[in-house]
Amino acid sequence: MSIAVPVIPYPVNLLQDEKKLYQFLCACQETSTGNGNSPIISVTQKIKPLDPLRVLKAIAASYPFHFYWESRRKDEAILSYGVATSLTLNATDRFTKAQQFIERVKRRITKVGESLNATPLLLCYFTFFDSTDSYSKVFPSANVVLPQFQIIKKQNEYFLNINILIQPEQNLFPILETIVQHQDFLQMLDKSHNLEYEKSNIVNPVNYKIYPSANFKDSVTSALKSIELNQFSKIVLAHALDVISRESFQVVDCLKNLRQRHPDCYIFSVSNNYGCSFIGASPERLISIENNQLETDALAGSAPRGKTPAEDTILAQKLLRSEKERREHQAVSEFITQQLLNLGLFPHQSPLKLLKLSNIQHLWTPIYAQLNSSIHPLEIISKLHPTPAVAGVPTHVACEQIRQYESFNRLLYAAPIGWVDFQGNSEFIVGIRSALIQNNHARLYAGAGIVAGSDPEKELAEIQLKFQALLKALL
Ligand SMILES: C=C(O[C@H]1C=CC=C(C(=O)O)[C@@H]1O)C(=O)O
Repeated sequence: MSIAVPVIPYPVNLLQDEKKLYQFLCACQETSTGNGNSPIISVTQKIKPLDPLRVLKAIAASYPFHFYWESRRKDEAILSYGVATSLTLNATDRFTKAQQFIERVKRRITKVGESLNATPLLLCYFTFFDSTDSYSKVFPSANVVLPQFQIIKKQNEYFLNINILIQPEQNLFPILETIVQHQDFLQMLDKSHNLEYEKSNIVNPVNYKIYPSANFKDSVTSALKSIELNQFSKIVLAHALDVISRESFQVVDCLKNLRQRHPDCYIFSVSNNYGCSFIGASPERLISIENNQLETDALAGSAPRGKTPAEDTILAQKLLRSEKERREHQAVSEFITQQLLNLGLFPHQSPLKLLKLSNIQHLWTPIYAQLNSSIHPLEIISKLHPTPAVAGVPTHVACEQIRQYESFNRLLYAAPIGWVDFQGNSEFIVGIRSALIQNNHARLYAGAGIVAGSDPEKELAEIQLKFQALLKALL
């Protein structure tokens, strides 16, 4: 849904002109009434090319909250840090509440400068289960953030977006100082380094211990019995691997590794006030909306990559021909298509193809639909999450069983992470191939779809392959 946000075509150099900026802030403050409805000024300007990961490295210690997102395929990256305003909640109607919050924020925003129509982006991340299923203080079940600072890379263009909440009676000088200091900081970064972030020469944490959680194969065997008894037809069982290192993990270095190793995935990181960062390299797009065109992926059914092109082709052909893998995949494409139909849309499926990643390949069906502008991205998310690529069929039975089998809280694993703008554009991924990092502790997650005909041994091999994606980036 797109509500027009007022745009003031203020001088493009507003951020460079302290006096004009101060006058502008004062003018905005005069309109501020408080009552939780203070105006928000959103200033965007073009900046020189700068690797957002380098900025993340520089700000990470000062800003507990950051959100990093990168798609090499689209040549896009977003780094957000600091909080202008946010919503965190634990509620069953979390997607609706998040949507309402976004609409309220939108009404309070005045945009300055016109260099990027899409800004500001609101960041949204949800836990896998809603609050009635599992409650966590670390990551509440819904989180929406309008960040204070945002660096956005769109192909060859780079933008800085600053969002300022103006309270009545507030002293505006500290705000002004923060903005000015930030400009200086970006300029200093610009002069002092290469364009791309280079990893620090920190010695890899070689001393580590791995503590796998409960026995995965036993869970698969037990789930297969329930499938035989027709209690459900598919379940996605996950496994957690705790890695304890002697040194703290370097989140930005891990992201750099993920970027290099998984160029076809979305690289992401979300941090919180508890010093936790949820990072990953996900191949799975939940939704992407651009100019009312919706794209979503059915991604399920896996095989390793071959060591030689010939072996790779054999594995790919085997995957494409496997009745069991296709059934596992079809559960996802059918679910997505049905949910989109339920929303009154007319989805169109591409023919089945393969998504070849550096260490694994998947069956992949892109699905498209034309949207009308009255449908909000979060309404679509609420209908799609969790797809049978991460839960099972039927959804509610599979989710109940997941809670029985898995001894850990999924938190953000396999959950929707993404952004929406104020023009109805949006992109969300599914937080798989991921790890939760806190100092020297990393919890890695990986899951596999179980259907009739699954082999516990092979499913274990599959999740071990998936763990490798993160393990190699961490160690
Ligand atoms: C649940 C995960 O992967 C899903 C996505 C692609 C292929 C999958 C599979 O073949 O089982 C899973 O459905 C995971 O990586 O943790």
